[in-house]
Amino acid sequence: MSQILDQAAAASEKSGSQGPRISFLGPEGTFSESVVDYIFEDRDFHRLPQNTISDCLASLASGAADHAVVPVENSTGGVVPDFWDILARGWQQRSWEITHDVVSDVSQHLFTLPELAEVGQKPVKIFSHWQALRQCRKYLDRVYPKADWVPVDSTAEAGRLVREAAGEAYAAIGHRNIGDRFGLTRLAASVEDNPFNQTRFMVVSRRSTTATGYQGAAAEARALTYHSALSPSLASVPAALAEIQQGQGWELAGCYSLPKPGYMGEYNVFMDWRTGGELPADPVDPTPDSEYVVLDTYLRVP
Ligand SMILES: O=C(O)C(=O)C[C@]1(C(=O)O)C=C[C@@H](O)C=C1
Repeated sequence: MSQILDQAAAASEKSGSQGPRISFLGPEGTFSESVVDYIFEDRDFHRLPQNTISDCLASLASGAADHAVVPVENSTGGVVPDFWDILARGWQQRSWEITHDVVSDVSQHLFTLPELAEVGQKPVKIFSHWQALRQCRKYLDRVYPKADWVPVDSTAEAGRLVREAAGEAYAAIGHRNIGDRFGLTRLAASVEDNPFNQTRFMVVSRRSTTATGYQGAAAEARALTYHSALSPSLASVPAALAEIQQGQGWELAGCYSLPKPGYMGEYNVFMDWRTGGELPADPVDPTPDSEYVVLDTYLRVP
């Protein structure tokens, strides 16, 4: 992964700052932040926690951040639509590109205030990111059927809210580190319904920061390369599939369709194509008549 860092460091040197500026869904203590720590290890970088995924991408467009790490799908809860929505709305004008993805194991934990845990008081409200609540539905139904499940901007925001509302019988679901961060006591560990719970994150970079060093990253993380393509309607999907499948060993790895705003029954279809080995110089080559456009080619962080 050091090549990714070298690439990021080169970019920040050019922009005159101390280290790459990485935005992610905050506040500190989210799963997104733990993935940033994993990717950028203990090298110097600036943390830029944001309130929403949309803010993460906006920080790239404004030049405030060099890279953003954003969740795009979970193996239990499904797609996180924010990223795909933004991509669908602005794929022609965007000033950033997907350079890597990474799949992270996700284990959810239930926390409350120590004084409530001590007297065994059951929470009446359980806060978390909607995606985390979705990953724990069966558990919550079984153990806390009477509690309100309240979606908030992130899992760490849930922890912060529980800490701030001292005196209320509240609980939060999130990363195991929110206990220490917000002074909360763990009521239950690994409350996700599926023990193989994983979330996929995209590393998204400002275009100007990725122009140099990209081949270096490619040489290191070459085991899997992905290619993102967009088909502008459902009707065009079969032709796009047939054409891309004729290429050099590309295999369909994921497909997400999003309604076009305002049109019932019309969709943008995003496809992720996977291949092993080196990054092909010209992976998929649409012609002017092709029923799809190629968005980005990116690498999986091991
Ligand atoms: O709230 C967080 O901790 C996040 O980083 C967001 C997020 C998501 O959007 O999927 C990330 C991983 C988990 O699946 C739950 C929540």
